[in-house]
Amino acid sequence: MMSDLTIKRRVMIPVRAGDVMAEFISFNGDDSGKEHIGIFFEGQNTPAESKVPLVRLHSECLTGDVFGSGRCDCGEQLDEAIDRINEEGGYILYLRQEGRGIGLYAKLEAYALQDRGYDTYQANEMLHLPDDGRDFGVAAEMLKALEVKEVRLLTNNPDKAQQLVEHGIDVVELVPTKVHVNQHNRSYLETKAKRKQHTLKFD
Ligand SMILES: Nc1nc2c(ncn2[C@@H]2O[C@H](COP(=O)(O)OP(=O)(O)OP(=O)(O)O)[C@@H](O)[C@H]2O)c(=O)[nH]1
Ligand SMILES: [Zn+2]
Repeated sequence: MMSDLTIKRRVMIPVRAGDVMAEFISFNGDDSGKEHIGIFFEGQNTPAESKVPLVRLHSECLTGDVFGSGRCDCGEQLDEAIDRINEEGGYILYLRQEGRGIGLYAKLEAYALQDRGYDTYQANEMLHLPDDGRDFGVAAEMLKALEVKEVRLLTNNPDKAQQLVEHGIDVVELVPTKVHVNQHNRSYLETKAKRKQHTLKFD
């Protein structure tokens, strides 16, 4: 069980080779030891305090976020989120939930099964793991620690909004991300739309 989170430390880091100023925020009180991180972008035009922040809950994806894997859309979504949130002001909550919560090694096992024809959710189930093991309650607790009660949520995943609302955060607008489709990730994205009602519009 998680106690209330409080802010531990806020540190400025110039990211994108110094083009973007981002404030990285650590927290006290999450006894999972996951080290989820908040990242605040002030916004280029209107002062961030004067409007509802644009927020992205981004689940860790080492292969996509760091190496630009074409098997998913995570790296491109993270880039898009940095662009848009740096422009408009808000937060990325970078959640250490690799592989929708199953971890990196298990995700590689799931990829090996997908290479044999199973879809992204079936592969998790074949490993006796939840098809989506993520709990976004911790993101709601992070927002409360940041004194953010209302958000505009950058996502195509309705479950993220629903879980935030259940944990007392007011999602005033759902802002869809672009659909970053390529020859490798098309069926992965189509499966998310079909099985989990992600709002993805394909060409
Ligand atoms: N188990 C598993 N996880 C995957 C696979 N492909 C990507 N992932 C993970 O899925 C997660 C995607 O996270 P997000 O982009 O934050 O979330 P989302 O549910 O796609 O929703 P959006 O907000 O619309 O992007 C990351 O943790 C990835 O590591 C896969 O084939 N199997
Ligand atoms: Zn990914």
